[in-house]
Amino acid sequence: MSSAFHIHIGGAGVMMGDMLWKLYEKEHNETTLKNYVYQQVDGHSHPLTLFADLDDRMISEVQRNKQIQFKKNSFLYGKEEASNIYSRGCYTIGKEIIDKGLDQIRKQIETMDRLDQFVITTSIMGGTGSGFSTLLLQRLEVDYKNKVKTNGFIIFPSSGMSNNILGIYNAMFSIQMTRNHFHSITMFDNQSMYNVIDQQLDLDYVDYSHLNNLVAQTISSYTGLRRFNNIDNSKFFSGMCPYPNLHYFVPSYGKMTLINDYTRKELSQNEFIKYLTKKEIKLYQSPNNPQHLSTTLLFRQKEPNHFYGKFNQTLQNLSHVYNQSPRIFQCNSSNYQVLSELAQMKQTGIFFSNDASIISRFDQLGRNFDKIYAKRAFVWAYVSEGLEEFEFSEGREALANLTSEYSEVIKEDSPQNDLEIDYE
Ligand SMILES: Nc1nc2c(ncn2[C@@H]2O[C@H](COP(=O)(O)OP(=O)(O)OP(=O)(O)O)[C@@H](O)[C@H]2O)c(=O)[nH]1
Repeated sequence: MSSAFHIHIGGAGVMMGDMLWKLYEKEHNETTLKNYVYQQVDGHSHPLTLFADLDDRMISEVQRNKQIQFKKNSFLYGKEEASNIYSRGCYTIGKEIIDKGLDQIRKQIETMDRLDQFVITTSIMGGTGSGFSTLLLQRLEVDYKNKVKTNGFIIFPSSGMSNNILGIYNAMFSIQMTRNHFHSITMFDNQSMYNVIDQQLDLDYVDYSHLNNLVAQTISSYTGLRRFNNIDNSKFFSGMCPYPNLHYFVPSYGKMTLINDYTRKELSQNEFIKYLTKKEIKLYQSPNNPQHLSTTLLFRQKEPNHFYGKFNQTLQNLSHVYNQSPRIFQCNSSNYQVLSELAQMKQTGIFFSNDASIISRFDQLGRNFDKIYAKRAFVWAYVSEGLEEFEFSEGREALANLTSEYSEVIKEDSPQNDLEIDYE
């Protein structure tokens, strides 16, 4: 039987991983296919995972949880954080622990019959999430190229962060990694997730745990196809990629309800699908209307419903660049919640879209980068940590190529859907 290996990188990546494994632990007894994410030894389940950070602060949080039987070699950390600098994560501090990390991964993979995918969580605004992820993925590619899919669940910069100089540089340097070393990227941004939570739930405060819960639920439903239904999900994302480089997906997740919301009711199938496909609940929002290259609806409910979503008018009416219909998958398991204030719903769903309208967000990142790089702000901080100056223009070019690939596709195949880019 094949298994997946999860890697959680940098402070945000580690905390998303923490939430995910807490969720897996709740779901653990409901699945017979535990080996997909756990190694079983003498009746105990040990997560197949690596939490990697350049310092130990977030990792100690994860280790505090004694209910999950993590193995020692599931934790990799150094002594010093990347201080928000990509090149510290990639070229200097990160280099000190990379071999150890690869060894820890290899040893765990050796316990599997077959590895079918890496599932990676990180945020590309931090020095570790951008730099160390790049280094690790480059090295993993040497050993596992073409044999294993690499699927990322990644926090991108929020649309309003034009004055976070280092975050913008880090994200820019990471674009090449997301293009070259991943088969799929499911994109989130903190501001969009915050908006969605704020709209759906009447909470007194929202913190990272609420955002990380959204990411964890998304990953859990996706791997749930394999863990609960034994569906080979290795083609789940590749089936959404008409072009190999355009492998960026925007998810929407719902519905969430507070445990003390006594007025809550389950939505009808029709209402539920309408809700999930609304632009406002996307977890990575762009100002333009969606330009779906492809879409997939992943529905989660314990009892199978073979007619779910079929012939639904809302789905039929979604406009796709390639006149394709959305694919529909079902994950048959209960909808557990880690956060005590959230109610366990009978049904939840995730709507994934390969949405070309994200180019306006890429474009915005490029403009923010151009503004600060023109003044050469903090260039010294990167160069003094081993980055060559040409990498600034190389990173910018990778982003420009990506946006132009998206606009070419829309122009060529859908003249009626010419994309409007908001140039401020
Ligand atoms: N969704 C989410 N975002 C987070 C979390 N923690 C931090 N972030 C965001 O992610 C960005 C990067 O922070 P970290 O992940 O802590 O940074 P890092 O990758 O560890 O890099 P260094 O701190 O430079 O070593 C921050 O700017 C925050 O906006 C989290 O738990 N969840």
